[in-house]
Amino acid sequence: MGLFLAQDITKIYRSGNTKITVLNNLSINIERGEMTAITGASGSGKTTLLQILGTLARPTTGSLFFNGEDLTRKNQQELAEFRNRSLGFIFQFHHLLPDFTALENVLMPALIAGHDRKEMIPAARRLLERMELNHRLHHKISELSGGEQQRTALARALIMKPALVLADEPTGNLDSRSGNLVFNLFQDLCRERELATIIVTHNNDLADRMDRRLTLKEGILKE
Ligand SMILES: Nc1ncnc2c1ncn2[C@@H]1O[C@H](COP(=O)(O)OP(=O)(O)OP(=O)(O)O)[C@@H](O)[C@H]1O
Repeated sequence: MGLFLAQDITKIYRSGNTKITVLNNLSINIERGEMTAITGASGSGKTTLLQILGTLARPTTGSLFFNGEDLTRKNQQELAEFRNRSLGFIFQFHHLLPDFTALENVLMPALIAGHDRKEMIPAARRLLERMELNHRLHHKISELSGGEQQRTALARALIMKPALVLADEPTGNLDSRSGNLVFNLFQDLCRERELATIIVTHNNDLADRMDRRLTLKEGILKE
């Protein structure tokens, strides 16, 4: 078993009398430091899968193991703590707080976990500097460009030193130059820290640069 294992995951949505099987006995094993891209047609279930892998939604059946620990046995409170400690999220709906500065946004997960603000500031600064945002530490999110916001979101996802980062179109609304910059910075950090990532993307160039590329089709993942 690797760092993270999702085993025999099924997800069935019920709407009225009809059932939609979106995930159908899907399994995926992620090793430490491994970078995986997941592609798939619109409606194939990528968002559903990412939410289940991130423990934000429960599968209809199946199990999730992180470092050998069964996540399906945890209650909501324990899962929230697990996510804060071990996972990083770069999701479109995980919004940055627009009225707070880049530095404050990056500090947020650490403050939620009960860390001392003063002690965490150097790590937050270092991450933002790595993201080439030294000159924007004290700017409000609302004053940053799309690419700068995205890099802030990356820094925020990494502040707790998670073992696994889940990303949904991390360069989705950026032009290709800015998207490449964001992705390069992210990939360098992942390699350095042996950080595993699962990225859902429609971007073939990006998917090809990952260690492994999977396609979600008919409820299962194919190499
Ligand atoms: N809460 C829900 N109730 C019922 N059906 C749902 C629900 N959420 C998603 N679905 C259906 O499940 C399927 C997969 O949706 P999902 O959003 O996971 O796909 P996706 O691959 O992320 O699509 P896209 O690339 O268009 O964002 C779709 O057919 C969708 O209509």
